[in-house]
Amino acid sequence: AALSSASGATVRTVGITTQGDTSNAAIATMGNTGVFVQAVRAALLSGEIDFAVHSYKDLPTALPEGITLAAVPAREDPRDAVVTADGRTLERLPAGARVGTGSPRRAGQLLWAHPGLEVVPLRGNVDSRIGRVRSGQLDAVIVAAAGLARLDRLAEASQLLDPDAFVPAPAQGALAVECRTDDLGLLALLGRLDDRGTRVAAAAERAVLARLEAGCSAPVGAHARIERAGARLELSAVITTPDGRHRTLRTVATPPADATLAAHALADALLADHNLATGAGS
Ligand SMILES: NCc1[nH]cc(CCC(=O)O)c1CC(=O)O
Repeated sequence: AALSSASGATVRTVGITTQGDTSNAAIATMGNTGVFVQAVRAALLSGEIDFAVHSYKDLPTALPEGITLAAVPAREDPRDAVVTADGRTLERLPAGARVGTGSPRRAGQLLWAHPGLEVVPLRGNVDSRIGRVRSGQLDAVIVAAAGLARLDRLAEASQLLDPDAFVPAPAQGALAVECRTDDLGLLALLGRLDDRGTRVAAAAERAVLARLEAGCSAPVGAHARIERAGARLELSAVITTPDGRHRTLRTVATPPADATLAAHALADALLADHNLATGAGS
């Protein structure tokens, strides 16, 4: 819709089913290969589609050959959301309450803050995950607020978690619009959808992730915000153990032009702290 109104172009949507949609395996066991992304990129490279819209957080950090990130539109709410049956917050759930999430990042941060809760592995789309709460099988689920908002169901959130305390996935709530690198006309057109602040923030968050992927398989969160009319970027990142016994969190402020360097330095310091706290080798 944004492209049609910006350019007058006619846009036809082509739905593509990906491995992430059809597999029941836990995402965390499927590797960082882009299970929601690969089939869509294949359709882009084969010419079946001309551009692709992904959830940015689903993209692997490795760059694909022949495909360019054409736009990062203005971000939806980046926070994680809690859905409970009766609107209770996490703080009010009793010990032993069952909280559904398939994300090691969410599980680790949840158990760190609320060690008495029980994490129940969970997969599926937002509708089916919330359904497990409505049916009484689970006391709560944690999902991306953006997922709720895109279904017009943000009102069903019982709680939106403070991103400084419960750090979202890198680029959560942002979209990544990709097209073929040689499609210069379309690249220029899609560029009109780009939101500079979102692009810079999401890139900084993903720079933390890319840097840590080399030395660390632990769950990672990263969240950036642009302040002072674009003059300052504040970046937080977290590593936990999956059982939530350890959590390491660091924050840095930097001019946006130096965001990548600052993100890498933050990642290195975070990993050193985390290894010290857990007794892991470097
Ligand atoms: N894990 C899959 C996934 N990829 C993007 C979103 C939500 C939308 C977004 O973050 O942009 C979700 C669902 C979720 O995390 O609850």
